[in-house]
Amino acid sequence: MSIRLVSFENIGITFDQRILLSNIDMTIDEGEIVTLIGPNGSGKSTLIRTLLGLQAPTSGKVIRNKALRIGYMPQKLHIDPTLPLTVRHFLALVRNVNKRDILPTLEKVGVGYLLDSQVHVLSGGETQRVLLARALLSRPNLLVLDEPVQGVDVNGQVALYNLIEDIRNELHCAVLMVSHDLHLVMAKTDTVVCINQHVCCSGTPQQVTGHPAYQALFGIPGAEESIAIYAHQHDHVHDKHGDVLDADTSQDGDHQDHTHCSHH
Ligand SMILES: Nc1ncnc2c1ncn2[C@@H]1O[C@H](COP(=O)(O)OP(=O)(O)OP(=O)(O)O)[C@@H](O)[C@H]1O
Repeated sequence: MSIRLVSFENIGITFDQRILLSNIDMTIDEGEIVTLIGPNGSGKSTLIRTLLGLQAPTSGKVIRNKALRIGYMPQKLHIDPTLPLTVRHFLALVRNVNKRDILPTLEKVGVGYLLDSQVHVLSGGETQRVLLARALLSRPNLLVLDEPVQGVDVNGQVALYNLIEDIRNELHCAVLMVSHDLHLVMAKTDTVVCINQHVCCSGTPQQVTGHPAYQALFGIPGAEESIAIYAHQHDHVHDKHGDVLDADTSQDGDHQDHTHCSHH
């Protein structure tokens, strides 16, 4: 049986009385690839920040295995473009890094040739691979990737997802990633969790793509409009704080979700 690395238990996050996340239950097991999907502003990055300990939940808790080692790849690299910094020196900043690992790790992600390049001249795809190398240098058993294929063309995206799967197979680490590229990522994922402030549906890619909540958010797979639709359409009821209620317990001020409900 696989070892549980992380459990999110009933996570809720509220800012200034605005509910960003509610009742999030989710687990990540050793070696598992979990993909978080959801519309813009649905709380994906907030959930990741909670896992990283950068955001305290308002309610619920995150249970981390004592052996958990996270390698985090952020959405973007924020480095002052006027600052001279080579990839080698950038990666040498990783805490407790063994400098001898830097070149082999860059080679593992296919960009060994960038060792002495300046970080600010890298292409989108090269930047993502260097960030992936940085995440791997902390020898993680959980890789956390926030939109890993951002700024990468379609061929590059397929290559990057293949690489992530190869890394999982080689290192047996779990992967939690945020993605908007549903069609490409589906084949590389064990579990998909679709969130829109709460968990709309979760399961294998096949289970999730067949789920009405997924289809309402992203369209029916294979349909022409399947990527473009981000309107939220399902039939549950929220109270005025955003919590989901049974239809028969709703009161004044609650609202019925409908097409284009953005949960704001
Ligand atoms: N520290 C904060 N204070 C107040 N609101 C916040 C804070 N962090 C995030 N939010 C809000 O929470 C909501 C969810 O943001 P989040 O970045 O988690 O969404 P996301 O699903 O990752 O979106 P995207 O796909 O656009 O990256 C947004 O409306 C955002 O403005």
